[in-house]
Amino acid sequence: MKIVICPTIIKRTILEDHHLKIADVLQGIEYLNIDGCNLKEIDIKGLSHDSRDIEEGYLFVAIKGYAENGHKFIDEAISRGAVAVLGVEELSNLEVPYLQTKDTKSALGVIASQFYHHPFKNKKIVGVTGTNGKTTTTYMVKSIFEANGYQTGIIGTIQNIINGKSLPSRNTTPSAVDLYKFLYNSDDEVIVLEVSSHALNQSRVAGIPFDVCLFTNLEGEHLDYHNSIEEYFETKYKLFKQMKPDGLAVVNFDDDWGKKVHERLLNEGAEVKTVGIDSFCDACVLHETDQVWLKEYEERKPFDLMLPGLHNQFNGAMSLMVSEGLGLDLNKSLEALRNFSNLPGRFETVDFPGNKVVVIDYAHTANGIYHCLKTARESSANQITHVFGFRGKRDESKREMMLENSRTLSDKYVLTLDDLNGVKESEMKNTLKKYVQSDPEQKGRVIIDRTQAIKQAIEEADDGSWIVITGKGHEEYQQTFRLGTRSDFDTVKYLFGEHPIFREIHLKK
Ligand SMILES: CC(=O)N[C@H]1[C@@H](OP(=O)(O)OP(=O)(O)OC[C@H]2O[C@@H](n3ccc(=O)[nH]c3=O)[C@H](O)[C@@H]2O)O[C@H](CO)[C@@H](O)[C@@H]1O[C@H](C)C(=O)N[C@@H](C)C(=O)N[C@H](CCC(=O)O)C(=O)O
Ligand SMILES: Nc1ncnc2c1ncn2[C@@H]1O[C@H](COP(=O)(O)OP(=O)(O)OP(=O)(O)O)[C@@H](O)[C@H]1O
Repeated sequence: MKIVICPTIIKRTILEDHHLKIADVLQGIEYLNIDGCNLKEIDIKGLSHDSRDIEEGYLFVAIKGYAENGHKFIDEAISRGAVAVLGVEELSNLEVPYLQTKDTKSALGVIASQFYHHPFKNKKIVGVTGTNGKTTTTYMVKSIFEANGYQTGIIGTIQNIINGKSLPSRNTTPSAVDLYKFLYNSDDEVIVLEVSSHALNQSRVAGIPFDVCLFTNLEGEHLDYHNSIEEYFETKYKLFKQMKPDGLAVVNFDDDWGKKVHERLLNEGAEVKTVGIDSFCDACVLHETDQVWLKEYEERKPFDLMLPGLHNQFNGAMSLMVSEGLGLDLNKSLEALRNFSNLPGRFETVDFPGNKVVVIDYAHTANGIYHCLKTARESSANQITHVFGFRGKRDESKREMMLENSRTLSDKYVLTLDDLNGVKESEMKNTLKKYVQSDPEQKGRVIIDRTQAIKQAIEEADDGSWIVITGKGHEEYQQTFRLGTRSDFDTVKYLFGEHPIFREIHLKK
């Protein structure tokens, strides 16, 4: 079933003195009114689950989180002006009315939706989930909608773009309150949203009815947070439970978990489009010839993506299936993909003297590293030095496979610091040394300072070699390193020296 997009932009006047009766905001939520207050008399001017964001007249929603118990901050919230508190614990005698419910995480979405007048109503909402490729795919989908004449916003890892304006991003998917606020302030006709598993687990997208849902792929990641890959998958699958009954799903059929999503959705009678390398998929990726075979047209179309690599062809084909499913103009959509230039920290290449090529890429999973290094090889790299590290206090189960892929696809590797997240530098150094020592091929070494590792890797590489730096991509460093630079891009620019000009940094096919 095709989804027709209504091209009318609904302009909303943002009400300066936006406020609602608390009883109206809490509609549909089961709660105990501990103090028996008349909730029809209490106005709320805003809401937050974070005491630090509470202002005069706000409702504070206390959440038991991953690291903290929000109920600890009730007094602070009241002192900042909260006029009521919603929580899960049994509490009494607060200075303001206290309402007790069973689950404040999912209640927050419902409340925010009501407070901001269900701001998704006049928009098409596209959600992208999966381990890798969410950011790239969301930007590709955005460019397709724009090429077809729709004002499109984006909410994701790098930034949020609302009404064409870039706003900083704290998380891949914002909290429910921030998300609804973004939607409320947005005049965009389409919003493309990156949906992380953390967000799905914490009900950050609760209450959003998705018109289109994409599943890019799944591999072992965030298993410090989810107990098993099965649990991680079930969390990701929650996105599809929020898809509208007449919604469209696009699934990577080359991925075993994608096949599972496909099977479940078919059983539920949903419309699903598949992407893969098999000819029976709706979009079949023909990597060798840089084409895509479209089942509906029984025709091969040239892809001509500026972004290199099989993984980006998959991201492109997934985005194209959104266009197909919604009945957008295929030629305009293909053109949008052809013109799509790279994103910060996604296979960004810099040409150095001596025909050396430096790549900065956000790959931080085994599969991401595989695709990144494979792409470098396919782009004529004869010798590859791979510089990377492991994040502290994050899923350790993926490290061995990340190393294995590096060993297989690079000629040598340098292990260095990634974010420590509170792990001692000396402890991480020992961990990295152990990995290097246990390498039977002895292809690796440790240079703990990231900027020094990049410097040495570039200086010591033979002419014509590639130096591939993965893990941090567009992100700023958490630690301070010897060169004093703030990101891999900064470091590479600094090392380039004489001409630290952006035009020296360009994409390679
Ligand atoms: C582990 C995790 O996902 N944490 C996220 C989660 O916080 P939480 O529920 O654990 O909050 P908490 O720190 O335990 O605090 C509990 C409650 O007390 C409140 N509080 C806390 C302190 C205070 O002074 N006052 C106060 O009111 C908090 O606002 C919260 O409501 O909910 C918050 C609001 O949505 C997020 O900002 C926060 O992201 C932290 C910063 C984080 O690092 N998250 C990462 C792991 C994350 O979520 N990443 C995914 C993407 C991963 C990927 O795709 O690679 C993401 O979607 O961003
Ligand atoms: N479809 C894909 N399959 C495998 N790896 C991919 C794919 N797309 C991108 N990658 C790799 O993953 C890295 C991150 O890509 P991207 O930012 O698009 O993914 P993401 O899912 O948004 O990541 P994150 O959730 O960590 O923000 C890229 O730099 C690339 O190395």
